[in-house]
Amino acid sequence: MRLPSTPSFRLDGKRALVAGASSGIGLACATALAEAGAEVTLAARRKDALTECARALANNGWRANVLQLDVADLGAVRAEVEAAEPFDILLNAAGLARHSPALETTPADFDAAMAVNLRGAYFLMQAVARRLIETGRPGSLITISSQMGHVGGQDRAVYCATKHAVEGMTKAMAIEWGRHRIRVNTICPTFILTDLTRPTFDDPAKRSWIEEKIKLGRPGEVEDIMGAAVYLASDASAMVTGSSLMVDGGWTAD
Ligand SMILES: NC(=O)C1=CN([C@@H]2O[C@H](COP(=O)(O)OP(=O)(O)OC[C@H]3O[C@@H](n4cnc5c(N)ncnc54)[C@H](OP(=O)(O)O)[C@@H]3O)[C@@H](O)[C@H]2O)C=CC1
Ligand SMILES: O=C(CO)[C@@H](O)[C@H](O)[C@@H](O)C(=O)O
Repeated sequence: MRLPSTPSFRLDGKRALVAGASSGIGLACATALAEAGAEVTLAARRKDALTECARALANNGWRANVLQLDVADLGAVRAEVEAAEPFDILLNAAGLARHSPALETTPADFDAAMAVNLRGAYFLMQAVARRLIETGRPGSLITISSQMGHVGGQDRAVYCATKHAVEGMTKAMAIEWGRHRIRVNTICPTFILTDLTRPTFDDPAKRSWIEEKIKLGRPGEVEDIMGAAVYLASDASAMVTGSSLMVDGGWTAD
């Protein structure tokens, strides 16, 4: 009897662009993709931080390059992606969060969140997908969205708007690019301990709220996202597109 063979989680020979790789979830995902065999290009604005991250990956024998890039700068996004060899994998973790009650949101804060979380995510995917389609290669595009792309959050109307929009565009792009063998998915984390969430976790009331809402009873850590990144990047998820992979400890289960 011939048993089915488990599809590979390995990424040998693949090139991955990881945006927002200078810290937090992006760095964790870049590490996971590199450990799985991909050559990773670490992109973000802070070049020194990226260089340090790339050195740490190289010290483990993994392949990493650095690309200083502001994802809100569409000209730069297009130029850099067009100039590079096509990326088989895009993992976009570039993001920001400036929270305020909806009655107090300023246009500047609204525009800043849209420029990075939404517009940046959109045009990065467009640029990477164009190169893949030009060269006839399959690909996997992954955005770090959020559980807040599926539910609301107190004082987080703008952030929720960007993440709900990311969920919508992911589905639409999956429909358009499936015939080119390009898969488009999101990972939707719960609250993960990073620089972004430090102010939230430093507030005891908010920390209690988080621990109560997460059914598994603990905040997330960046390591919790790494398996999801490798799964969605690899052939293990070959039939998965237009999906949101909830890594939320059960936050959205009720
Ligand atoms: N932490 C959490 O609880 C959760 C986070 N998320 C999402 O995960 C993503 C990563 O967040 P997290 O790791 O927590 O936060 P961090 O602040 O640690 O990481 C944010 C990353 O985005 C990069 N970045 C920000 N602005 C830009 C820009 N204009 N161009 C390029 N890179 C940029 C930063 O690098 P640099 O400053 O060098 O440019 C950094 O690498 C975000 O999209 C966030 O919304 C989702 C759910 C939960
Ligand atoms: O998406 C998130 C949690 O699901 C986080 O990024 C938070 O919203 C974060 O921005 C915070 O509130 O501290």
